[in-house]
Amino acid sequence: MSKLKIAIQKSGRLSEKSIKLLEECGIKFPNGGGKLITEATNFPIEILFLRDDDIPQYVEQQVADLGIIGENVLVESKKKINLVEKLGFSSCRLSLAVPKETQYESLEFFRNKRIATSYPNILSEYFQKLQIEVTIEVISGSVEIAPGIGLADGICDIVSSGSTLLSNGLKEVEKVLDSQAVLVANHDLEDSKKQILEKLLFRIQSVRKAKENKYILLNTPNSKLEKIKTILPGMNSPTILPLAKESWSSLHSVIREDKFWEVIDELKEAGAEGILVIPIEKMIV
Ligand SMILES: Nc1ncnc2c1ncn2[C@@H]1O[C@H](COP(=O)(O)OP(=O)(O)OP(=O)(O)O)[C@@H](O)[C@H]1O
Ligand SMILES: O=P(O)(O)OC[C@H]1O[C@H](OP(=O)(O)OP(=O)(O)O)[C@H](O)[C@@H]1O
Ligand SMILES: [Mg+2]
Repeated sequence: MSKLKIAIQKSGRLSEKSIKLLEECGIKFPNGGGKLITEATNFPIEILFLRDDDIPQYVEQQVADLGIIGENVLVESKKKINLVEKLGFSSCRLSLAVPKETQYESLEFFRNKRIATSYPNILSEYFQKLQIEVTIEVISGSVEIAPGIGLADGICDIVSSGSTLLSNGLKEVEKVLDSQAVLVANHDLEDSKKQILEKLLFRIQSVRKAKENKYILLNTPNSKLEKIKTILPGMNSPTILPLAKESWSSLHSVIREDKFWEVIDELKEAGAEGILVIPIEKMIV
């Protein structure tokens, strides 16, 4: 039986979360001892540990069938591979930044300026569209140092909290690209591999849905049930169980985590008591 080969980052920002995602999908594999390839014991998959920048090329060449990379690396690579699923972790943005004392008004600032980046393809396309001529200085890391050492007038690099920019005396002035970890695949997977990918995707989506939702339990007088049901639209309809306390019920439902804080006050006002919110491990819908 064929196995699906998935390439993940060996060490770096994506490694731990990529491994965790596979584990949450119930996939067991030996990991450690510096091995760069390992086989899952309970799922037809092999895991390759690589530098993230190399993954698009390997997926295009079918050295690996799948990969987990940042969208920024996918776009920069210009490889012909499919974006199969956004994974919702390692969110960041690719932004332009300049020394904090710079008077910055618009993108015109960058005309004929030097910009240091590890993302020359994304950046040159960005400025080409704007018809602004710039000089791109390609460096592979520690980009934030470039203006300070006289290498460039500005930079284009990954920003998340903004603390690296701040500690290097820079300010973010334009966002070029939003990014998060994505699952990518070769264009031309054979049918047996497509079937394994479908199974893996189903598991990934169940894990993600579970994270986005919470199980909620609350007690309410029966007279308030209808009102509370309208505040809390469940997956289908909520489960309602009678309580030992007369004319009271316990209501169980599923709620999106981001909606929960919006409705909590409404629930209390409507008469809900003893509200419990519990994480869901897997969610199959
Ligand atoms: N500060 C951050 N917050 C969130 N996500 C980030 C951050 N920095 C980078 N990322 C994301 O994680 C990916 C990997 O980042 P990392 O810094 O580990 O890459 P790298 O140094 O190129 O690693 P490698 O040694 O494998 O080439 C980036 O391409 C980006 O998508
Ligand atoms: O906005 P912040 O939260 O400060 O994050 C941004 C920094 O994170 C990344 O580097 P990383 O720390 O991964 O080191 P690297 O340059 O060695 O990849 C990125 O290249 C930025 O420098
Ligand atoms: Mg890299």
